[in-house]
Amino acid sequence: MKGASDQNEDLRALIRTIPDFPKPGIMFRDVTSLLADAAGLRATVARMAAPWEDKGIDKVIGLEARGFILGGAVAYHLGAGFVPVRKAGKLPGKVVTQDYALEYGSATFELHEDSIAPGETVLIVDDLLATGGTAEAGITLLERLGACIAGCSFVVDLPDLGGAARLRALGMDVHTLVAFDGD
Ligand SMILES: O=P(O)(O)OC[C@H]1O[C@H](OP(=O)(O)OP(=O)(O)O)[C@H](O)[C@@H]1O
Ligand SMILES: Nc1ncnc2[nH]cnc12
Repeated sequence: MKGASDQNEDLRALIRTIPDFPKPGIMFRDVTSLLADAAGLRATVARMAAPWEDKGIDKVIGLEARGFILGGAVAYHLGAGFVPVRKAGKLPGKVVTQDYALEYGSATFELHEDSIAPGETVLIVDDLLATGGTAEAGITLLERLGACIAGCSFVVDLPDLGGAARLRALGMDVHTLVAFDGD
């Protein structure tokens, strides 16, 4: 969503780039500098939540780990519940499980089986969209539980890695605030 990405230069200026982390060749877009800025954090949460205010979101789904920080705040802003999708072995109850690959590795996600009732409307939140592998794993888990996915909201989009196109091809409504080209 290039249009929206162009309107958030104040937020872009607060995101720092660290080359060659966690592997050589990766330009790491670090949102900790944005989260640490009081006005930046408040604006980020409000702008991430804005497109979904009238969409009847029951639960916000945060993708571990950075999606927990923004997902919790967006859930509070929308008056919705919060549900974590966690990396394997962290959730104590019965879970559904999905392996996935991302820009610099692979992992396994889990979601509590009883965290979403069939037909509940959910919003997926994470800090950054790169290949879309992480978000697609979250979508797969939510679909297995019968959730109605309203869409996905990210601060950062790396369009060259194709994540937004990949999620839109799955029929997802994807909202991002800041795009970084050249990744
Ligand atoms: O679109 P993708 O290529 O899948 O990459 C995006 C994911 O990568 C980062 O998480 P990471 O797995 O590094 O985990 P962390 O949040 O626990 O640091 C980021 O926070 C997204 O979740
Ligand atoms: N380039 C990047 N910067 C920060 N987080 C990421 N997750 C996947 N790719 C990333």
